[in-house]
Amino acid sequence: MKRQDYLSWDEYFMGIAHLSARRSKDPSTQVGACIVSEENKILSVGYNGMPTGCSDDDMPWDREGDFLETKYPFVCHAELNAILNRSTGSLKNARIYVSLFPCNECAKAIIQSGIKEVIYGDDKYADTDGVRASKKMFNMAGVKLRRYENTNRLVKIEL
Ligand SMILES: O=c1ccn([C@H]2C[C@H](O)[C@@H](COP(=O)(O)O)O2)c(=O)[nH]1
Ligand SMILES: [Zn+2]
Repeated sequence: MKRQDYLSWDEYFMGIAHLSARRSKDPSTQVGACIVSEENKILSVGYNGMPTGCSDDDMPWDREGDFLETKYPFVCHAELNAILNRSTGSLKNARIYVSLFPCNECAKAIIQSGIKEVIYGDDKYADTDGVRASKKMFNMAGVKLRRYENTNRLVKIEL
């Protein structure tokens, strides 16, 4: 008889999004994303980090202060990285698993790339205008939104 406790597709892909987030150097919010085809094939992954060539050690990670002394104008978001990391082909009708609900800039990139479903974890910025704008655009563009249902399964990997 086959194993019964194997990971569901949702657990597998959201797990990969969370694992990707562990690469982030952001001290406050680590975000990971995993883009998957209609055939459940992984097309790309990404996490929030500084652009290529911009040293993690030299760039700021602060949240507050002079705008140019914070991370905000510089950090490349997980979803955008995942979209840009796709080596070939289109993302049409793909879905994206992301550990944090996408901001409005990522929402635009997701819509324009052809992704048709967003499965998200945390929605801690739901009360911001940015996320309200994201939801408005997703709804207008017909992108399905689904909150990931936590199964409370603990996955331990010894590295
Ligand atoms: O759609 C999104 C929104 C945010 N991020 C990243 C950008 C930053 O590195 C953090 C947010 O930092 P806070 O300290 O919580 O403001 O998350 C992202 O990757 N995707
Ligand atoms: Zn974003």
